[in-house]
Amino acid sequence: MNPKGNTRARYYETNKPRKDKFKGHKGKIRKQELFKSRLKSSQVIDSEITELQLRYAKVQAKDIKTFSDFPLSKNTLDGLQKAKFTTPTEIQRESIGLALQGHDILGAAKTGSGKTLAFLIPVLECLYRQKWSSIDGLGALIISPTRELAYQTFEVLKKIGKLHDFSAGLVIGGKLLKEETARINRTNIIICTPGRLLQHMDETFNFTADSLQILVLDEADRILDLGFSRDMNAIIENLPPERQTLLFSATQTKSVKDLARLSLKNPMFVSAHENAEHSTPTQLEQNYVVCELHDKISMLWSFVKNHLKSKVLVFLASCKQVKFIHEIFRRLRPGVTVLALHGAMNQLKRVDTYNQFCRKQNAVLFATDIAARGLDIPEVNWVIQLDCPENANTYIHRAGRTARYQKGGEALLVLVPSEEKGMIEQLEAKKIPINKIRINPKKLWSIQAKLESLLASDPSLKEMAQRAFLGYLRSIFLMSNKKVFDVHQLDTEKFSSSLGLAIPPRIRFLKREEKRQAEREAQKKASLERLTQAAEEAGSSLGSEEENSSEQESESEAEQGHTVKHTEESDSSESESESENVRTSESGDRLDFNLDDDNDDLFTVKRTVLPDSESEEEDGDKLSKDSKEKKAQSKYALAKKLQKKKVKVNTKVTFDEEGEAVTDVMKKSTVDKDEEEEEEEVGGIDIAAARERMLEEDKIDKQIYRERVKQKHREERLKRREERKARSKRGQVEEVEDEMLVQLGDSGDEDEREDPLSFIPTPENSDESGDDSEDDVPSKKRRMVVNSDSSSEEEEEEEDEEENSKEEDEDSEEEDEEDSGESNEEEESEDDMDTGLTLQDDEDIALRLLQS
Ligand SMILES: Nc1ncnc2c1ncn2[C@@H]1O[C@H](COP(=O)(O)OP(=O)(O)OP(=O)(O)O)[C@@H](O)[C@H]1O
Repeated sequence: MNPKGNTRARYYETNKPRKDKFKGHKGKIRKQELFKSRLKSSQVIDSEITELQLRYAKVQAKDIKTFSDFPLSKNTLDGLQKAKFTTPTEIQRESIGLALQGHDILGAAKTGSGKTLAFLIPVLECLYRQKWSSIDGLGALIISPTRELAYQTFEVLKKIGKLHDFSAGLVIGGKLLKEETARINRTNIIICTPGRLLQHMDETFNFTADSLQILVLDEADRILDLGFSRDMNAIIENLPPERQTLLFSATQTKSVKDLARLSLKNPMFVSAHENAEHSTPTQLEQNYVVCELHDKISMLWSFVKNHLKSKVLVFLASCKQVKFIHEIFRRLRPGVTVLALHGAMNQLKRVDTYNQFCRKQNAVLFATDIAARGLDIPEVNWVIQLDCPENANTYIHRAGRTARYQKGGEALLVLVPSEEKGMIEQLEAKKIPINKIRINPKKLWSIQAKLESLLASDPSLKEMAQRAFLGYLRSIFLMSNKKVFDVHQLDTEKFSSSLGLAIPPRIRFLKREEKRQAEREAQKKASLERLTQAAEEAGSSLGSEEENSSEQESESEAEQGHTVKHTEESDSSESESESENVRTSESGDRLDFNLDDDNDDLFTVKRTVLPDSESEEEDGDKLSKDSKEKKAQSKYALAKKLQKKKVKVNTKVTFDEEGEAVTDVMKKSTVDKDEEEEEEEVGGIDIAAARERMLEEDKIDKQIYRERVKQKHREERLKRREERKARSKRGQVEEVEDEMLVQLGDSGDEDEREDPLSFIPTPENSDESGDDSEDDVPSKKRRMVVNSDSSSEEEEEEEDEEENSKEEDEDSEEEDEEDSGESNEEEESEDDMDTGLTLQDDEDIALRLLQS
């Protein structure tokens, strides 16, 4: 590893002018001086690191008043100071010391409380104390659930890390993989989204995370939830287990299963606001209104018209709604800028919208939940959740886009009548203080007539409205918590009219889904019946014993049924244990534009959720579900019994193409599963199950293949690294090349040099990333790796590699000549051959030699 720090930056600052001065005897002396000073600076850094490390053990959160009370490197402290961060927040005070000591951390603190610095500072320090350099590759990985959040974190890192010499990269998709590929394996800190990172792990030939020191999961509960689980499992497999792991979120996961996946080592749970009365920021004012679905759009319009001097963030359930509502608001011109942010937008537009909204003082941004977590948009006055959030956690994150870091803000939740009971219970259980307010209908400004005429004159708008209509219903249908989200409770005709549609679109997907569900049930039932039949045939000899056993089974079924129910309950009431000290909702009077306490009944609930009837319905559902489950359990248990009685139902032996029995360990689980499934198939061929099995097999085959390829790549990489290290020990040439990599962010220009982290393109400048005209060095370095992802075929890769290494050698020579005065000088002094002849004679001889 190379010595790091400012000294090197200073060296490069004056590197070019010195080039000419290294000639002759004086030049040699200068060069020696330079080496000495570098050696000295390396010693200074070493002693700084030793001194910092000695202080780690003594860090006490209660003693920390300012950032300089932490044992932090000068580079980090200066970076923080320049970014105007002087006093740490509570979560920073509590967690930074522990992270410096090397603990794995589960950090939880309210939204807007400064969790980003709580993990970025330890990341910088971790690499600094290890004197990390570009030759060491990837040292820190920060994973975010959305591109916007990754981008934002990257910006903060650039600010506070500008005095460090690490390279940092934003790997978030939305641009050509090749652009990133060329640089990724020289990046020390990667901030990424899971999908894109995995794509690099799979497809980028020379990308490795083998030497990773620290892993951060921002919004950890989201990253670890089902939506990302496949990607995350694959990513974690590629990370070395010996690393530090930091998990942060306002709604931290404590799921043992999640944490086990990350192989945390004695993690410290740091919860800055665990004993706080509320789980949302104290300066956040929270209200909710109950509003019919068909009144929502008019309500929103009225709200916006009444808040033209505010910055408002509106959350909607689907991309299609965001598109439609943004479009109609844009056309109707409420008198304030309206923007839209959703996942179906292209990356540049997404970043542009995000930046625009950040800059604006008054604007309305319609967004899906991609804007729900982590975004630190300055001065948002209102967060309107026009569509109900999936659960209380999503509510907390959405509402947390306002009232950040000591600032105030207001959040308004809009619920349709059928959502009120279930949602408010969840919020109360999560210690969220929310008041019910009522809307003054006199102040509601209906835009239905305008929408009708707009839609009539523009078929594309009509299409958008239809999509928005279906998008909303689909999102409700897909919600797992049916207590809150019941698509059948919605008046779809009125909803459709409220969007300006003359005829409600046909809701085919509902019927289709219901039909599919019924088919699945029927299939399940049929295969169970076959199983029973087979079991009965095979077990006829068991006689009366069976009766006894079935009695026992029904007991165990009852137990199992109980367990299932219990699990369901505990799932749905994840937060119920936290329900003490809940502030009950009271009717409030905050919403200044349209509140009217006297008119309580004007927005009456259309179909109040009647707890009795609801529970009856639910119980009914549950009963039929339970009975099905009982039946299933019973037959399964019966089959098990047969096994116990040593009635061998089926044995499957799988053979490979050479006729050998398959003993592959990785396949064992499927084979086992196959066996189980075979048992179920006794009565005939189950096509669906067979297809599933094939898919499963296919997946495993692919995985094995991927593993093999990866293993091969890993070995090759290791080999190359060893070679490189050996070479760098041997001579100065390689050392200069490595140092040049660090110089990538340092063009010699003072401003650019100040920001060595920014050499990886941000989405804004990604298009310019290929433009290296100002600096020859990066273009050469890029050329060295650019071929690495040009082919997926292994043979081609090997060829590429050979070419690369040749090119690399040539390039490094070129660079030595052009850009490194120091090594150039050295090369010259070592290789200059004094023939004792005049220059003219030397040239003649050379010419003759060439001609011969
Ligand atoms: N020590 C500090 N001093 C001053 N401002 C700070 C400090 N730490 C963080 N901030 C500011 O507080 C705001 C919120 O910080 P940050 O985005 O890290 O919050 P968070 O806890 O990650 O929020 P969320 O849970 O929503 O992701 C930012 O604008 C940040 O600049």
